[in-house]
Amino acid sequence: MATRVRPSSKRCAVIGGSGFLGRHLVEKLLDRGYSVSVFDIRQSYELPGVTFHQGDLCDKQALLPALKDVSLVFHCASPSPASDDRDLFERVNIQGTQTVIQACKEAGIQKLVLTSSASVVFEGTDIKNGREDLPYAKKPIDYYTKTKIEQEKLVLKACDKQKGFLTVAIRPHGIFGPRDPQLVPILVDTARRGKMKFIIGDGTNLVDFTFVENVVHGHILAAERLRPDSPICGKPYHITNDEPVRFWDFMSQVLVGLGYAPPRYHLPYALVYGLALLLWLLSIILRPLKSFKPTFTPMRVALAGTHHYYSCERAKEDLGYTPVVSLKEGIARTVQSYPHLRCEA
Ligand SMILES: NC(=O)C1=CN([C@@H]2O[C@H](COP(=O)(O)OP(=O)(O)OC[C@H]3O[C@@H](n4cnc5c(N)ncnc54)[C@H](OP(=O)(O)O)[C@@H]3O)[C@@H](O)[C@H]2O)C=CC1
Ligand SMILES: CC(C)=CCC[C@@H](C)[C@H]1CC[C@H]2C3=C(CC[C@]12C)[C@@]1(C)CCC(=O)C[C@@H]1CC3
Repeated sequence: MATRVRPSSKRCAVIGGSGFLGRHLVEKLLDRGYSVSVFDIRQSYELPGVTFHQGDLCDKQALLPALKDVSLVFHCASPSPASDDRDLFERVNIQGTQTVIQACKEAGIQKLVLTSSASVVFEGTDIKNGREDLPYAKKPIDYYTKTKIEQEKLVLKACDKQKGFLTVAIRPHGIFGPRDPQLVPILVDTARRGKMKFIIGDGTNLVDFTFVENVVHGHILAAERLRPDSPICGKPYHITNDEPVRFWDFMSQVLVGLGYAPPRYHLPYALVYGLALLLWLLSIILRPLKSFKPTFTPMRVALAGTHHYYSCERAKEDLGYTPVVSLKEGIARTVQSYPHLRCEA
């Protein structure tokens, strides 16, 4: 008679484990003695203790083998927020997440930890010390945000203590660190093209940027505290560096650290936002003739010109969370990790 292997609490799966956050999470899980099954649409590395399963998370049959003998699943896969492909976001973040939940239930998974985003409450206007009880954005700023909202709702609603399927959502904001394919590379590319000379607005707006290891720490605390009797079941948690910083000071520190000049000249927020909106509309109208992607999208301008920082008191109280790497140290480690992006002049 075939014996069914009991899932080990030290065996977990990371969906999206080839990505920026996913790989940092996998590395920390290995350090903590977990063995990890990675499921991703691409394989970007090899590591002892990791088994890779390549596939699309919308395909339940492809997903199931990655969840075999696993008790804990982290779901941190998403299309890039830089995309404006509505169908892709809906397919992966909404239908795909439904598939992940179904596959978890079929595979007898006990815990599902979702990487959501603090942006699920952001509508392009100031948020100061926002708590988790803020309502979801009624007018989400882009398809990424719209589908992250639906994704979070699905995962939190699926939490079922009676059936032994527990879920929690982590809402990070502005993740940065070594190997980030977005924030630093886009910033440097913009600077190299001579477009990083301007500060949008008066430059005093405060924002959370979160070092990737703090985000990983929040995920692991949530996973380990997720039990039927814990208050965290079915709830979202902000995870930040807990050090809101002026958006333009953060950008300047990274730029200067890499040898580029910081932005100096101020432009009115409403003007830049209006221009970004116009360019975005033009890019849609002209798409059949010529494809171009504006650097300053309405989303990026809103993120660069408004306050948006979040309280992580709930994570401190319920998860025992405190950041493990300060902003200063995080910036220093990030700058050091990009020798190839340094200014050569
Ligand atoms: N970066 C940030 O500042 C923030 C990120 N988040 C969230 O954190 C999570 C991780 O983000 P991050 O690490 O930055 O992103 P990455 O793009 O680096 O990682 C996501 C991974 O998921 C993969 N993936 C995409 N679609 C599928 C699919 N259909 N099936 C299987 N795998 C897929 C991606 O592959 P490929 O690269 O080929 O698409 C990639 O390897 C996301 O959920 C994001 O929404 C939340 C707040 C802030
Ligand atoms: C103005 C300009 C061109 C700045 C360059 C940096 C930007 C690319 C980043 C600044 C804030 C970042 C951010 C995200 C992506 C990269 C930035 C726009 C997210 C949209 C990533 C996904 C999320 O869930 C929220 C993030 C907010 C901050």
